[in-house]
Amino acid sequence: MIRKSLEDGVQTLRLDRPEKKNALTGQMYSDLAEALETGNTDADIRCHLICGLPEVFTAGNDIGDFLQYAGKTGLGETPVVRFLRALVRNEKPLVASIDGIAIGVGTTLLMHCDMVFASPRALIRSPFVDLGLVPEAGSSLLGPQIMGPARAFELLCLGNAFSAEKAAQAGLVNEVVEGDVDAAALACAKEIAAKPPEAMALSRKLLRGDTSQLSERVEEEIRIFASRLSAPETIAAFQAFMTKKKA
Ligand SMILES: CC(C)(COP(=O)(O)OP(=O)(O)OC[C@H]1O[C@@H](n2cnc3c(N)ncnc32)[C@H](O)[C@@H]1OP(=O)(O)O)[C@@H](O)C(=O)NCCC(=O)NCCSC(=O)/C=C1/CC=CC=CO1
Repeated sequence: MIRKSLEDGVQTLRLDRPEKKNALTGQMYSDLAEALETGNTDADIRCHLICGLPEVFTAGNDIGDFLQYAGKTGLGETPVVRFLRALVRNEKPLVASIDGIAIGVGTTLLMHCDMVFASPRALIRSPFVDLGLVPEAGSSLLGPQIMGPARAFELLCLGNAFSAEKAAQAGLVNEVVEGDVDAAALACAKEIAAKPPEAMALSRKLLRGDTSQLSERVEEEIRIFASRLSAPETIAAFQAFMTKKKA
C-alpha cells in the first residue's frame, strides 16, 4: 500500500508492502499517480516526498504482475503507464529518501526527483537486461544526461548495483545521510515547501526545460517494454524468479 500524509505543505508517499519488499502493484501505481496528479492542482501540496521502509525502498515492479501481461499487445492505460506519465507531468518538486534496495522503477523514478537522499545501506540496481527487458520511465534518456553514457550503461544495461556513494558520484543522489535519512529528506522537503511557490514552480520548470522529448521517449520505451513482456527470454526470467522463490 501507499501511506499518504500532508504536513507543512509536504505530501509524503510512503511505500509500505514489507512482505514483498515493497514491490509495486497496480493499486500502488494508481495511488502514486493520483497523488502526483492531485499535487498539480492542489495549492496545499507544495512538495512531494517519496520514501520506503528501513532497508527497502522498493524491489521494483511486482514480477508476478508482469506475467499477466505476457501475450497482450500493449500496456494500454494500465496503472503503471498512468504512473510513468504522471512522473513526467508532475509539476511539484519531488524529493526521495532511500534507505535500502531501490530496484528497477525504484531506480528510474529517482531520475525524476529534484532531490534524492540515501542512507549508506542504499543499493540502486536495474536488472532490466537480465530480465529480458529494457530501461523505462525515460531512463534511457535521463540516465545518460544525468550520469554520462558510460555510467548509464553500467547501471541500466549491465545491471551493476550502485552503492549510495557511487550513485552520489554519478549525480543520481544529492546526499548520503549517515543518520535518519527520512528525517533529512523531510527537512529538505519542508524547506522547499516554505519557499515562494510561484518562483519555485517557474525555476523548476526552467531547469527541466522542454519535456516533449522525454514524453516521447517514455512512450517509446513503453511500446518496446510491452512487446518484451511476451518474449520467451523475458517470461523465462520472470518464471525463474517466481519459481526460485517458491522452491
Ligand atoms: C533483492 C530482493 C529485492 C530481495 O531479496 P531478499 O532479501 O532475499 O528477499 P526475497 O526473499 O527475495 O523477497 C521477499 C519476498 O518478496 C518477494 N519479492 C521481492 N521482489 C519482488 C518483486 N519484484 N515482485 C514480486 N515479489 C517480489 C519475494 O518473492 C518474496 O516473497 P515470498 O516471501 O512470498 O517468497 C529480491 O527479492 C529481488 O531481486 N527481487 C526482484 C527484483 C526485480 O527484479 N524487480 C523487477 C525490476 S524491473 C521493474 O521494476 C520494471 C518496471 C517496468 C516498466 C515500467 C515501470 C515499472 O517497472
